Amino acid sequence: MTDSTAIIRLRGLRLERGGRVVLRDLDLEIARGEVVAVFGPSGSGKSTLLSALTGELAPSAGSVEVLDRPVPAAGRALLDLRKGLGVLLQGNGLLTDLTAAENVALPLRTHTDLPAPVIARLVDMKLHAVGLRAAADAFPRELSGGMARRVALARALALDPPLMLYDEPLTGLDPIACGVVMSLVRRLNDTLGLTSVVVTHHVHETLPVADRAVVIADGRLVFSGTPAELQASSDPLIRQFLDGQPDGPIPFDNSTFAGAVSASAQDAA
Ligand SMILES: Nc1ncnc2c1ncn2[C@@H]1O[C@H](COP(=O)(O)OP(=O)(O)OP(=O)(O)O)[C@@H](O)[C@H]1O
Repeated sequence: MTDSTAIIRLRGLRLERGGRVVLRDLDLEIARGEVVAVFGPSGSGKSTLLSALTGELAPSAGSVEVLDRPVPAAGRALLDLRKGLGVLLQGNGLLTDLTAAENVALPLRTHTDLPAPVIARLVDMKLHAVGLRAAADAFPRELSGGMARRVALARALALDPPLMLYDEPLTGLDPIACGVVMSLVRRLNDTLGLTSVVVTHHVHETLPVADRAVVIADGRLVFSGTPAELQASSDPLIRQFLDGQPDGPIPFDNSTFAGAVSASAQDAA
């Protein structure tokens, strides 16, 4: 269920990487409770957008508010904000010499003073939430790709963050595991009262569980609407992306993206 108060507010956002403008003039609000899918061609700036939400990348113009406050540039305030963010990055980032349970316990051991039995109980609950209680003592190498991704998800949930950020959560998974992970994303969002932002190329696996889709291309936000509206769009840029056509408004070589012009060239324009 969504509530209309925004948990993420981006206004006039401009993000640069290596002196090039990746995204510009971006206005976007994400309401509490939403599952929002962020699509866009490779190199369009999806991960860069997530970096602005986590405070890894400061905007060169505009503002980023997350969890009711501007994202701090650094220091204690930024660390505090990050405790409210559950982040599942590309790949699992699981430590190979720790068991599934020890991986999930890691953020609790690092960021809380909770006694060991309480941590053990919380870890058990998080593994239960992703359907992997039985795998608590398994090492990452003993898990399938989908199971490892779910352990990483349990770890991202360890500190009960209200906002989950997923960067390509389905990379490398087979179609069945993709379905399992995406339905888990939706179920956890609803049962734990979260908000979820899912950056992905997997349009067809993600749309069924999303409340809203946004598309970035050409250095800007080109679409925001329901999955049904996205699929009904006749915008040539959206169609090219959805239908995977090699020819169209999105250049095959993304280094020629209008959004990736040099910052100084854009300022001069
Ligand atoms: N650390 C960096 N330094 C310089 N340029 C970067 C850096 N990270 C990303 N870029 C550039 O910024 C642009 C956006 O990259 P980003 O990774 O955000 O795109 P993406 O949409 O997430 O791509 P993909 O779908 O392939 O993961 C690309 O042109 C990329 O080459």
